[in-house]
Amino acid sequence: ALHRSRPNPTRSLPRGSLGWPLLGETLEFIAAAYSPRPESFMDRRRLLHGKVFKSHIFGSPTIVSTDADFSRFVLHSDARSFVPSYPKSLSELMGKSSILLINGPLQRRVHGLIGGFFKSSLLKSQITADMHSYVRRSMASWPESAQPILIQEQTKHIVFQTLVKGLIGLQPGDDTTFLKREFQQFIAGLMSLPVKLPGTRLYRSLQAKKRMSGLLKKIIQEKRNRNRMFGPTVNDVIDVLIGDASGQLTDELISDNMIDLMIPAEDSVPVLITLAIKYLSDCPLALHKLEEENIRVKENKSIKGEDLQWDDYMSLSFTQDVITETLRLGNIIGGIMRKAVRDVEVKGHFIPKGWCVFTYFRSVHLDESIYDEPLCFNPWRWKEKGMSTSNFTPFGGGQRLCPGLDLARLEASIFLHHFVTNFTWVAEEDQVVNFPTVRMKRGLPVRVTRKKVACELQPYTRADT
Ligand code: HEM
Repeated sequence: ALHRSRPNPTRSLPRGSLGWPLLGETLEFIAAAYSPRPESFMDRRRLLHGKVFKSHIFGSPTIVSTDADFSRFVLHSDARSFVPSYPKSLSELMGKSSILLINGPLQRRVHGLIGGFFKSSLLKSQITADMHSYVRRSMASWPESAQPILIQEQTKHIVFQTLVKGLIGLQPGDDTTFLKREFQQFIAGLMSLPVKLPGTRLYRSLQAKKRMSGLLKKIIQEKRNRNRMFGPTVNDVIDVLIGDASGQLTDELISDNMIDLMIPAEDSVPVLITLAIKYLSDCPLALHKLEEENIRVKENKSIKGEDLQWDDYMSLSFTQDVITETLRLGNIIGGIMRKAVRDVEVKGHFIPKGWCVFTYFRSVHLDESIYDEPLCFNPWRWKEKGMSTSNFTPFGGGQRLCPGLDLARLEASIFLHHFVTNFTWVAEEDQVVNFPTVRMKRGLPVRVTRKKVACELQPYTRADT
């Protein structure tokens, strides 16, 4: 009894300040988040209190982790200890059955089905071919020099088409255009005030989701009918989910999840590509090396009369290093929020039930004791460094590790390949904004010139022969 009544030295909260009543340290956090160095909020507290500290942000007492092992432990714990935590407006919009919110066996089932499909050879060859054609079509319409194109918009358009094809099976056309328009309405409310009355932002977003859901349910019904008549076929994620025999995946759950699945993908992949192009514009040496690698493989392939396949893209080692370095430096998802559903102890720190934990990857990715000159874009550093450590987690980790991570890499590689082999370009001045989401302030305007070598975008004309 004597032993139990003694305060347990390992059960102490991390050091830190909870700030003002109600507001906590939210204003300081947001001020830093809007600046070019969002991690300055963490840096200051890290110096004072250590890599794991307590704070109070967005209405909740929160333990902020800039410690890779601590974060790893949290992300690898299951729903008995931690569950995802999103701002209220976001959870309203996603609904109760969203993959981003559900826990336990159903989350593992949906995650497994989606992840499995994204790894299948069918998806790989199909999505590579689809993306090729969308990229070519878009690039063929680009104006030369006089008028800049906005990389962020162009990539958004292409990535959305690819996503809708992979998830739902729709070719570009009226339905895709409809979904894109409604999806824009939908995400506009993700960071809004949690008030659902008619006329509010959140209300309009929910209406847009309803309209998307209507179309998706119709598509699901058509697919179910097709399967009944001709037997099951699997071409997209909806096909995978309606093929699940458990009976748990209702039309409602599937259609909602198709929309929620677009949230982590729709914005982050275009931003990844746009940031890569920004960093390459500022680093001619890396651009040159990337061009060389891509021109070489393009020539090899065209001698054989073949297009590049998924595996060809993934084995372009310098291109992959450019993408890895962009993920490290860009921190498209800076961190992940979890909520403790019971008292938990991690690495000697006590986390009370109901508190949030913010695993902040950005501080790890920019830590100078882990990465030399961390603010410098240096794809070469990955030649020796392994990626599979808890010091590199752009796609999260554990149970909810992003199932789209290879797809994101593929899409970035395809765009970069076609971009650098077909064009020279000059990027206009622009800057990275980090809050509420990472993006380029002006959308990265770029003036392009078509290369004068033979390429698929510029077939030989009579004058050439
Ligand atoms: C550069 C691009 C991307 C980045 C940086 C990224 C990042 C992440 C991160 C950090 C998570 C973990 C969230 C958590 O633990 O709560 C996640 C989850 C997820 N991502 Fe991605 N993602 C990207 C692209 C994609 C793509 C292309 C897809 C495919 C459509 C996708 C689908 C998902 C899904 C479904 C989850 C939730 C998994 C679950 O909770 O079980 N992501 N992503």
